[in-house]
Amino acid sequence: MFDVLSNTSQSAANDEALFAQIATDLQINGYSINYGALPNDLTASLLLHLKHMDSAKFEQAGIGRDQAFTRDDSVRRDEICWITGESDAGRNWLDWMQAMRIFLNRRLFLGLFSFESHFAHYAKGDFYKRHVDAFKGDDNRVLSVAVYLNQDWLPDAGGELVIYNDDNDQQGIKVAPTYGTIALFLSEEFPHEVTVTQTDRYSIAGWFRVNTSTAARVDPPR
Ligand SMILES: O=C(O)CCC(=O)C(=O)O
Ligand SMILES: [Fe+2]
Repeated sequence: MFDVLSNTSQSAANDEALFAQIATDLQINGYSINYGALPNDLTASLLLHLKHMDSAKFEQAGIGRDQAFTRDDSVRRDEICWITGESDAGRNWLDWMQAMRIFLNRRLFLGLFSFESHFAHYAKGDFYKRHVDAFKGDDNRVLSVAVYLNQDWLPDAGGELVIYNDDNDQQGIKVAPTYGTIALFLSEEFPHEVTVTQTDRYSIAGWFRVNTSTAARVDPPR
């Protein structure tokens, strides 16, 4: 006896399987790397949207938040555009990440409260030096996400995400930014970098956050 699953329930089942794999990886290792695992229709629509986006919407990326915000092209060279959900592709992405957020909260009790993300473009020669996305006790970014939109990525093109296990690790785990790949890691735990890319590199970087609002200060969206 075979169950005939409709397209939607099949893709919901695929999503659940991926989210479960991510939850298990995070629990065991604190990071999760999934080559080509993003749903095909989602990856395709994000790439199409990116290709048609006005390049003027991209701004040079900075480091730090609020008052500590600076731009320093010796540290990072990418251009970014925040995803607001105005486009269908952006909306579908945020909906999908919302489903992941709810799943991870149920499975791991992480208390993830919100999600923010931006497209990033690294042109030839661009990089992002080794850094952490959140400092212990200082920030409310809990889980970092990177998704890659590069078709036909060549092994010698550089532009790898390197995730280090701790401050002393010099070797790291290398992730090639290939089409549909999704990598996640705990924001406070893993220093990481993007090595110099030899060609245009397109990605989404995102962060799940916990809520740090108080009566005196409302948590800003980013
Ligand atoms: O694009 C990547 O692989 C990671 C980017 C990153 O580390 C960041 O934007 O904080
Ligand atoms: Fe980062």
